[in-house]
Amino acid sequence: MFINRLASSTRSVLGNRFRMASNSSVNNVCTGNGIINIDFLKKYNSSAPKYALSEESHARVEGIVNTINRRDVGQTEFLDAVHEVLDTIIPVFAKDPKYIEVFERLVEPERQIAFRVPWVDDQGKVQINRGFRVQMSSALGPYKGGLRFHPTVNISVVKFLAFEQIFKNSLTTLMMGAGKGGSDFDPKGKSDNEVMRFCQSFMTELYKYLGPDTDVPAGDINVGAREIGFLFGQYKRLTTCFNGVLTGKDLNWGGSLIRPEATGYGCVYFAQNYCDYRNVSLVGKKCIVSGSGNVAQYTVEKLLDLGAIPITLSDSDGFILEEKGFSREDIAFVMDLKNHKRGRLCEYLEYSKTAKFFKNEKPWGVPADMAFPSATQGEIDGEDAAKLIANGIQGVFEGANMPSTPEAIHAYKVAKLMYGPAKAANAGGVAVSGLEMAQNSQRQQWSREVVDEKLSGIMKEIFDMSLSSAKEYGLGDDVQSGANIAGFLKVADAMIQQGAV
Ligand SMILES: NC(=O)C1=CN([C@@H]2O[C@H](COP(=O)(O)OP(=O)(O)OC[C@H]3O[C@@H](n4cnc5c(N)ncnc54)[C@H](OP(=O)(O)O)[C@@H]3O)[C@@H](O)[C@H]2O)C=CC1
Ligand SMILES: O=C(O)CCC(=O)C(=O)O
Repeated sequence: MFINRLASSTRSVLGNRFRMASNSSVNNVCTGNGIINIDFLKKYNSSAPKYALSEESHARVEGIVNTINRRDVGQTEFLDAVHEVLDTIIPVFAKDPKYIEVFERLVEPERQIAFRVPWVDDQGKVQINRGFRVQMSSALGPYKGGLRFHPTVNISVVKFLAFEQIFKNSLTTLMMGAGKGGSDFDPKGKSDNEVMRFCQSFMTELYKYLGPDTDVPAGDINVGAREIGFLFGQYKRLTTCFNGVLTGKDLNWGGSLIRPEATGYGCVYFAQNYCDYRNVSLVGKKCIVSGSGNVAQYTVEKLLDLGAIPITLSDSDGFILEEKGFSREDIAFVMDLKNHKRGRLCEYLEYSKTAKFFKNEKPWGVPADMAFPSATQGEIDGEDAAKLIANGIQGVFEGANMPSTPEAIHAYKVAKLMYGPAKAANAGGVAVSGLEMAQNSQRQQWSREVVDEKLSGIMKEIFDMSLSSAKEYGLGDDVQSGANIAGFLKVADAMIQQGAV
């Protein structure tokens, strides 16, 4: 297989880059000194000569890589995300070198905003956080992508997420550009009033850059219905405009049915399409799900609808194993615990007599048929992937953004697993955000059935497009490469048509 993710010479570099944070095996933000190693190009010369670059193209790609490594030094997550895409779209450059220049533009955000977020805590003390919005690409429409509030948020994390959004939003078939934002604010342990004051301060700076035809944020980690409400209230107060400037709104004031469910449902729809293609049934399949937030909850719900058996959930303290499989009542308990009581997952043990909790552990060693990583980036490394494969896993479908390290992806490919990469498999969330924007423009609200049918149609289209692009480039059923190629070509052609902007 010519898409051999990592030339051996790069493996040692990457191995160092994915050390886990100490103490908690679940608190797995990538660390290290990221660098894109140009050696990955060599594999094309040896195993796929038809995609070997000409000397001139090779020099240009090397030049781009050197510039990114120099300009974005230390931005590990961003460099990883660029590397992952670059590694899979070389065949496009080999076929038509005009796309190399477009890629060079695409890795430089159109605009990056960083700002101070002062807010007053319940003790009357002023707290300072840092806010970000990276407006990555407007080639296909207004900037679109979520906001993340988490202590690990920095420019590298926001840029990697904004970069992923380019390809993902392109795949949805809707007219959306790409952006992402957030703050290192940690809502854990904060009162509702503190969260409100933080959101108001955050929006007081950010609103200048937003608009329903300019930039439309939504939720991501730790930004859900509560935060979107506070952010929208402040936007309205500052602008006197009631419009679709945010998605993920409450149903009573412009939200879309199925938006909360969309990422999890969409990921399972994607898995179902892949299973159909491989003639595999999801019925009775044991599924490991990580995370216990928005994406994880609705992944479990849809797995139950389709007759699968979800057996794990996790948070940053560890994972729960419910050997018999979660029932609908069990998941209703988890939703109430996480979304309303804002509790910790280990409290599930007070409810279930059968569950076990594994403190500071990840669920990837549990024997199962399918895995749905739905917590955060870098949560499955090479060792985790080896455990999954040794236990006979058949498919990995990414609800989270970039949850698998390059070593893990390489292992999936060698084992010929069904691999649903994040940009394709979790695109259902932003797709229904796009549908929310359409409903807002029409001043209408569509029924649950209409939105769900559109979501499932979009997920099928994403799978079909990814597969057909892979086949067109002679990559078999390498859906990861196919998704990157299809997502890239649509944006790249738009950029060429719109001139050097
Ligand atoms: N919401 C959406 O529509 C979309 C989300 N995604 C991606 O899905 C993933 C989950 O997002 P979402 O469900 O919305 O977020 P939530 O905040 O609702 O839930 C996040 C879950 O992941 C866990 N988690 C977060 N950070 C870490 C960490 N460093 N280590 C271990 N566990 C962690 C949280 O545990 P704890 O409570 O302990 O922090 C929590 O269980 C993210 O990668 C996000 O970018 C992708 C597409 C759309
Ligand atoms: O719904 C949106 O606009 C963004 C969702 C998101 O942040 C993501 O796809 O990662």
